[in-house]
Amino acid sequence: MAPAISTAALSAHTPIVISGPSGAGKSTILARLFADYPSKFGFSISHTTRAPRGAEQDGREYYFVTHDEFQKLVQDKGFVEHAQFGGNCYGTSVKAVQDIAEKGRVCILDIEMEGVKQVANHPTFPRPRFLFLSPPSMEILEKRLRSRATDKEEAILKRLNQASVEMDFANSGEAPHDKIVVNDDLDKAYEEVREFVVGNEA
Ligand SMILES: Nc1ncnc2c1ncn2[C@@H]1O[C@H](COP(=O)(O)OP(=O)(O)OP(=O)(O)O)[C@@H](O)[C@H]1O
Repeated sequence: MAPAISTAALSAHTPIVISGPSGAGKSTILARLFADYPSKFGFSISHTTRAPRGAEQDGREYYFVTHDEFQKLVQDKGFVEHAQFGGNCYGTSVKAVQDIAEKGRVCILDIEMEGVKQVANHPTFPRPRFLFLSPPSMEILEKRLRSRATDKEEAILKRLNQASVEMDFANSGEAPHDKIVVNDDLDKAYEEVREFVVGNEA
């Protein structure tokens, strides 16, 4: 059975989905937003079928569940989005997003393209607001990925390939984005994101 959704909190604190190619600047801009508004936002806790590592605790870093428990939630439409990486399943539950709204915070979902499609097509979850962060060009994206220096050549090429798929989707007219911000000048892009996310609030 699909989880009961309490729409009151979710509509008072509408979640924001931020997506965009790897290297577009999502982490950079979100870090700035959280520093400027330390108590306005929250991140939902995801479910995973992978085993806890080190000091990770159930309900803190993740909800650690079995494959069966995960599948049951999938069937019940209990996830706003879910995916598989490296043999493990990961998902954002409806309840985890709702928990953030019930704390009076706006849930920020930083998710990739397939997840965006799932959230937009969920049968019962109220529509969040969708923001797409775009690099100014593929050439500049490549430069930024290289100067970030966190990835090996093969990973950079993979990210660039995926970036062009994401850009095509964003420009396709099928994407749910309410706003596309081009991250050319960081201060300007931040201001546009800030305005979309918090409006004219001080
Ligand atoms: N406007 C900008 N001008 C120049 N460099 C930028 C700008 N915005 C971000 N960067 C740099 O680009 C790199 C990629 O940014 P960031 O790591 O925030 O991307 P991301 O979208 O969060 O990527 P991922 O999805 O892989 O986590 C970083 O080194 C960051 O400092």
